[in-house]
Amino acid sequence: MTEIAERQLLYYTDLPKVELHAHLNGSISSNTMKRLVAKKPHLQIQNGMTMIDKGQKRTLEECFEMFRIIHQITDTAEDILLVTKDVIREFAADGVKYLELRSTPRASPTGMTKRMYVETVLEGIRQCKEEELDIDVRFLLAIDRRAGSEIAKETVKLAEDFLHSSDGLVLGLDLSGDPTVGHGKDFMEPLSEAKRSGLKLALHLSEIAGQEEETALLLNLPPDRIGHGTFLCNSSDLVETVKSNQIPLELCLTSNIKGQTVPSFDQHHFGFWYNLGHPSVLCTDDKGVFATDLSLEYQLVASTFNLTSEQVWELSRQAIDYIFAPESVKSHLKEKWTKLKPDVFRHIEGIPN
Ligand SMILES: CC(C)=CCNc1ncnc2c1ncn2[C@@H]1O[C@H](COP(=O)(O)O)[C@@H](O)[C@H]1O
Ligand SMILES: [Zn+2]
Repeated sequence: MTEIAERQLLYYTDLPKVELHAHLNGSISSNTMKRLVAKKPHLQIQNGMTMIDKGQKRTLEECFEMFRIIHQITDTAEDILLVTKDVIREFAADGVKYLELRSTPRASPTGMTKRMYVETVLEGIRQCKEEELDIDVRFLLAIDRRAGSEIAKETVKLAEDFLHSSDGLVLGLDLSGDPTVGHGKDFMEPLSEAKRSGLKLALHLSEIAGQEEETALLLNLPPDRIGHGTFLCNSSDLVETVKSNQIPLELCLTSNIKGQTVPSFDQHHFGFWYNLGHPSVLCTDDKGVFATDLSLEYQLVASTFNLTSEQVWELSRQAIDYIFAPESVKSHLKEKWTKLKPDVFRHIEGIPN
């Protein structure tokens, strides 16, 4: 690597970042995965079954099959604790200062209940706090659309309980899972109830084409943030609604390329929304499965869309406005960004943009 490339890399790693769209079980690094797999030889897991390497792509169906396999590997409370702590440490090492993790509460035959699952993730977050890592971590409970409305109602109840008993760690809900399964209308009632209780909503919307009706319905809630929104641009009505409500988008480039919902980086909808000046946040989605990290996502966006270092800085700083934690946390993060700026820019001093 040339000296300039090395200094640019340091700029992206040291760039303070906010990560708002990270699924816990999709974020397990290959290092952690190796340790887990070694404990479960009977599953006969190979590398390619849990991760999509550089240059490779999979169908959406194949990606969701990977999550089924990963869930077999993380089926005890002990695994969930280990995974939570490793994922947090890795985000911290990548310069993430504020992280909203999300995960689907999962019961397993090993005796773990959904409540225990959530408690274990929160315990992992608390243990990391004691390590004094420079990262503020919060949690969103995920509703899996494949599991239907009854389970969704249970998840909302669980989230409501934790909203009041987790010292501000639990902030809201995510709606995710295979977008080809189920219909958004089944989730309107539980999601409306969640909103009334004060839970924030981050919903995967229009991740695949042809979901205009479902998206229009869910936008009536309205959600506090949108995951992907890949095919929103196909409908001027949807774009208008998202714009007029100023709903921030969580954009995950590598995920969309490797999952083949977007054909190439330069055709990613980041360009469309960025040109509109619409609130957008770069995220990883599943850094383990897609073999990426947030620094790399920023670098990819900068090189694909020709952003200057100052524009990259603004992109990461503006993300603070879209976090679910209260205003006091936002002010604190903004101060941190201001303090760090000279040191981060020192890496690229004298390098033309
Ligand atoms: C297939 C593909 C391109 C994936 C990226 N886009 C996604 N779209 C919808 N749900 C997702 C996606 N990535 C992860 N998830 C959800 O997150 C779960 C894994 O994390 P966890 O067990 O909730 O901790 C998956 O089972 C799925 O419900
Ligand atoms: Zn996602």
